[in-house]
Parts: sequence; structure tokens; C-alpha cells
Amino acid sequence: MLRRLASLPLRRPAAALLAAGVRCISSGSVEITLPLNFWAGKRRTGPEKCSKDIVYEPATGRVLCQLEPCGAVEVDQAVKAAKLAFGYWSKMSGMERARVMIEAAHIIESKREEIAEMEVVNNGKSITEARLDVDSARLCIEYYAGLASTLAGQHVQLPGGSFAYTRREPLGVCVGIGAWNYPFQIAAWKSAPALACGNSMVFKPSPVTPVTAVMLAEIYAKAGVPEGLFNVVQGGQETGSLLCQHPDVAKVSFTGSVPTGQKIMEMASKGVKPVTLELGGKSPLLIFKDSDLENAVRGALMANFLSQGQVCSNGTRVFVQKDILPEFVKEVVKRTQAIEIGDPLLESTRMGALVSQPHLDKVLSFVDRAKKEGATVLCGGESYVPSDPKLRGGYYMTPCVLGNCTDDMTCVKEEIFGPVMSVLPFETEDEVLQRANDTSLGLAAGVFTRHRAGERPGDDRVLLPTEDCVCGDGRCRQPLLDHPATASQSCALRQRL
Ligand SMILES: NC(=O)c1ccc[n+]([C@@H]2O[C@H](COP(=O)([O-])OP(=O)(O)OC[C@H]3O[C@@H](n4cnc5c(N)ncnc54)[C@H](O)[C@@H]3O)[C@@H](O)[C@H]2O)c1
Ligand SMILES: CCCCC=O
Repeated sequence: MLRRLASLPLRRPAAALLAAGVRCISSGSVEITLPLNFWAGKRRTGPEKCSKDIVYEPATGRVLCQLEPCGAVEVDQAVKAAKLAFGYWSKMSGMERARVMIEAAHIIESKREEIAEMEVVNNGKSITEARLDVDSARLCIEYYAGLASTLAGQHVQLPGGSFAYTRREPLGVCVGIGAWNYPFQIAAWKSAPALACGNSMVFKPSPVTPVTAVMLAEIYAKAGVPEGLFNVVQGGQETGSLLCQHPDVAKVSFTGSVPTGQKIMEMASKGVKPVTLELGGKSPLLIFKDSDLENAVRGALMANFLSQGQVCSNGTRVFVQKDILPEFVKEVVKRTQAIEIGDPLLESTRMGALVSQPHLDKVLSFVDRAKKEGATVLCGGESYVPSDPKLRGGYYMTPCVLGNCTDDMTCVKEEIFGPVMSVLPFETEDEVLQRANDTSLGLAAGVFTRHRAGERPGDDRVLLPTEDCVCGDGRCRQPLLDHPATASQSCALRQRL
């Protein structure tokens, strides 16, 4: 699969090379020549006549491989293979399926370094992160393997001695469509639950990162799944649309942006197919003045700069209580400037390359727009050229902290999906909750404080959940200590506190 361009030593097992302090591959040394489609148990070439897409290595900007996008014929072949495999796999017991999945997890463990390296070469993230991605993919498969034998229905007693029962049945051929930021992991997230429940899958990775999903397909095959159980078709939106609209596809599970998610939901609804959508985010991170500053700063860095900021759940709107803003900003900027950017295959690198040139341009244009809208660049936000000549064509930028931000700025409202943190001051808890929740991209949230709500110094309120209030008004949202019921100790929640 891999052809070395540079003259490197003959390949030895990854563990032995690592122990000797030698990398198995280096940035700029890999060319992928084997076909990247996989169905019915084999790698397959795409359509004979198709315009091939070029896949680049983000660290160097070199051509890594050519992608042959699948058309209707290939999609149909993959779905047919999956349908056939479903017939065998769905009849196996959960325990039998689990055994095969656990074997796949073992194989992943044994190939950890190889998979992580290919993820780095294709995606640009640092090797230290890529290894954790592979571990997380393995754990996901182990977790769902564990669930496979616990799937059970219910027994319902009916009048007159009759009864009803329910069974958990697999749906059939499921489609998985993935984004480029966690290519191997997403292929595992999509396939593990589907396969554990007895389904088969046709998976389409992002055309930007097509490489490691095929490795997963080979691993499943080696572990002993029936031929055609997990298939990979390459391509972009046309291939994705063909999959979503295929009449033999029972369900679509998608990870990607909100606009694409909307299209997929629409297509799936026409075939009355269930969909699972994992979409974009613009998550808030709340840092209160009573928090452990060291901890909060580390949290903010992690929530913004992991994977070059290309993480759906990143806490990119960093709300900091005014009293600690100068101290927080000083420390965050100092540490952001110290982040080592460079060759993602080096152990010392903390930030690798963004996934593609167009994506880098898009992220940089968000920084420009932020400046025009009045934000202050406190550090970074520029393209970066590493000193190593082989990395000069790579897609690097300096991680950016934006100050002087307001809630109406584009950098605060839209998902940038790059290493750009927006810092926003706040004064009170009520204010920050309202502002943090004022988004249509509410994927995740983080809070740094040493106190729970109502226990913070100077804050003598305890919020009372509506359903726990016995004052008689179902819409009651009164803070507990202000509540008329509190004085007479008649409030159930108060008694429990
Ligand atoms: N919530 C999560 O778990 C999660 C995880 C990772 C990434 N994401 C999100 O993914 C986005 C970045 O990924 P991206 O740029 O690859 O997203 P994207 O929406 O552009 O593409 C995602 C996938 O959809 C395919 N696609 C595009 N148009 C399609 C169509 N019309 N029909 C069928 N398939 C189509 C693409 O080829 C790709 O495989 C960000 O918004 C990020 O937040 C979310
Ligand atoms: C680590 C999981 C991140 C998912 C979204 O990008």
C-alpha cells in the first residue's frame, strides 16, 4: 500500500523501530497507490471513467494519492455486498458478533502505530493525538462488543393471561458518512454500534481523508466479519447522496457540518429512513473568578487548540469573569505562543497542519473578518512556514487568541473549526448563562468554578428546578432563597438540600 519515496531503512515492526527511536515513516515519504474503495471483502478500484480527486498530505502539501469517487454502479455493488452480509451477520447471536468485534479491537491495538501514522499523514494532526484517536476507536469497538450480547426485548403482561413481547431487530444496511477531523475514529463510531446490533454498513469517509477507513475495513475482514459487512466507498457529495437515496439502505448516520446534515435529513426523510446526525458546534466555556486559574487556562487551551482547533465540541467562546480577565488573558496568550507547531510526526510537536489549503484559507479569513469587526488579535492568526524545507508547502498557522470580542461578531457566532479562541468578558452568572445559551450550535459546554450554582461566594441563590417546586405554580423559576415558600420551609427541594 505504501511506497517509500525517500530511501528509508527496510520496514521493521513498528514497536521495534520506536524502541530504537526510529519512526516507521516520515512526513513527505509516503505515497498511496492501492485502491481506496473496499467492498465484498476486497479493495476495489473506482469507476473506469471518472475525474479523480487529488488527496494532499497536509504536513507537506505533497500529493498523497488520487481518489476515485464512486458512482451509482459502485455504490450499488457496495450496498448489495452489505445486504448479502447482513443475511449472515444478523442471524448470529450477540455473543458471536462480540467475539469478532473484540478480535478487531485486538488487531487495532497491534496496529496502533501504523494506523496513527497514516492518520497523521492524511490529516495533519500530531502523532501524540493520533495515537489517542486509535485507542478511542478501539475502545468504542470494545464497548459496543460488550453491549452486543445484552440486547434484549421486553415481556408485557396483558389482560386475560395474554402477553406481548418486543424484540430488538437490526435495521439492515446502514450508511455511515464521516467528516475529516477524526477519520479513523468516526469510522469506528459509525460501525461499532451498527455492527454490534446486527447491521451491515457502507461507510463513506470525507474525500479529504480517505485513507484510514479502508484500514478499518481490512481489520474487520481479518477479524472474521462476513465479506461485505463493512464496506468503504470513496467520494464527495454525489457519492454521499447516492448512498442516502439508495432504496436498500435502511438508515443513515452522519457526522459533519450543519448544512450537509440538513441535506441528508431531507434526503433520508424522502425514503422515510431514520437518521443520526452529529453536527457542528460553537460551544461556550465559562470561567468563573473562583476557578483554579491554572486548570482553567489548560482547559481553554485544550478546548481550542487540540487537533488544530478542528474539533466539533471545542469551547471556542471563552467567557471569563471580568475580575480575572487580565490575568487569564496574559497566561493564555503566553502559553498559546509557546505551542510547538511543526512536523506532526515528531513527538515534540503539539500542533500540526490544518487539513487542507482551502480550509486554512477559510480559518485565516475568519481572523481577518474578526479584526474588521473590531476584535483584537492578542496572538497568532497568521499562516506559518516551518523551518524544515520539506514542510514549506504545508498548511500551518499560528494558534490565535482574539480579545475585545462581542457576542454579535462573526468569530463568536459561527463555527470556525480552526485554532481560534474568542475571549468574552462577563459579570454575573445569569448574564453568562443567557449569553452562552444564545446559539443555534449548542453541541457542548464547559464550566470552571470551585463552587456549584448557589454556593459561589457572594451568590446566595439556589436555583429551583420547576418540577421540584411545591409552591403550586408549575412555571415557577424563582431562585430558592428568594422563594416565598422557602420561609416556611414548605418547599420539598429545600428540605432535601
Ligand atoms: N458532532 C460531532 O460528533 C462531529 C464530529 C466531527 C466533525 N463534526 C463537524 O463536521 C464538520 C467538519 O467536517 P466536514 O467539513 O467534513 O463536513 P461536511 O458536512 O462538509 O462533510 C461531511 C461529509 O458529508 C459528505 N457530504 C457532503 N455533502 C453531502 C451530500 N449532499 N450528501 C451526502 N454526503 C455529503 C462529505 O463528503 C463528507 O464525507 C464541522 O462542522 C464539525 O463540527 C461534528
Ligand atoms: C474527540 C471527539 C470530537 C468529536 C468532534 O469533532
